[in-house]
Amino acid sequence: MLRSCTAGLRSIWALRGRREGAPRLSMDLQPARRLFSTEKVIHKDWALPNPSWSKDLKLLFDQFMKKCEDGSWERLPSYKRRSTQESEDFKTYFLDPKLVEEAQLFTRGFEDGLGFEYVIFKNNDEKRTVCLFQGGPYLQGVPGLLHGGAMATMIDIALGSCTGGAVMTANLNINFKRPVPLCSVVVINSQLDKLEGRKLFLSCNVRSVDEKTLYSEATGLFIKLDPEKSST
Ligand SMILES: CCCCC/C=C\C/C=C\C/C=C\C/C=C\CCCC(=O)SCCNC(=O)CCNC(=O)[C@H](O)C(C)(C)COP(=O)(O)OP(=O)(O)OC[C@H]1O[C@@H](n2cnc3c(N)ncnc32)[C@H](O)[C@@H]1OP(=O)(O)O
Repeated sequence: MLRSCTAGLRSIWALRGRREGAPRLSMDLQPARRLFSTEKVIHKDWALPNPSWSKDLKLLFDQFMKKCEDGSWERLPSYKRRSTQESEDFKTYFLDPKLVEEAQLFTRGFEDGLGFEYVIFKNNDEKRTVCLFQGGPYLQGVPGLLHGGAMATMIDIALGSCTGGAVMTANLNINFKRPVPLCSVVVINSQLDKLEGRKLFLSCNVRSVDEKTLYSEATGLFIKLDPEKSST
């Protein structure tokens, strides 16, 4: 399975004009500083197909884009930094608004295909989201498998995408049922189960594309930030 991951990366590198017969993957990884994109790509929408996306991911993406045509679903754009209302909401809770302006989402800090490749679709009426996620070779834990912490990160983001506004994760409970092969595509189905004052209770499951494998189940508690309280 790691071989297919490596093959995928080779084709990305080939597209970028890297020479054939490049050193083996483990020897060819770029220094960490090279992984972080420069200022000029900060406003790029990262939730769109790129050459690292597998056939499965592209296929599912196309299916969900079709569902968006009647307005029942929407694709959530994804930026490293936000200049949207969400950022404005967060600024209220931080003593130093610069912290929010300069904040960069770490899941978007990798070059295409190496880290978190994902797109989230939201159904507002049904208060649920579907996150399509392909974890790249830099997210490896046990050899050949996705690190559980990377899965937890995506679960956190997927659950958070069901909330809206300025919230923080207060509790995340994950049952890892089956290991996720590195570079495979998983589907995270999340929903808002209950809203109680400032508390949002959410749950999700993580499945394979063919839905036969249940990789994880999780619940989360998110708290709407209180404008009277400051987080820093
Ligand atoms: C954080 C990002 C900032 C920068 C963002 C930049 C740009 C923004 C743009 C876009 C944002 C989009 C996406 C964001 C990206 C990724 C998501 C990352 C999510 C995270 O990675 S986030 C980090 C991990 N997260 C924390 O670092 C939280 C630490 N924590 C706290 O900051 C406080 O703890 C807080 C705020 C959660 C609550 O504090 P608080 O003072 O407002 O509220 P309070 O304590 O009064 O609780 C109110 C009611 O919730 C109940 N309650 C609270 N906690 C509970 C628990 N654990 N279990 C059961 N019940 C709980 C109480 O029992 C009470 O219940 P009741 O009302 O019934 O009495």
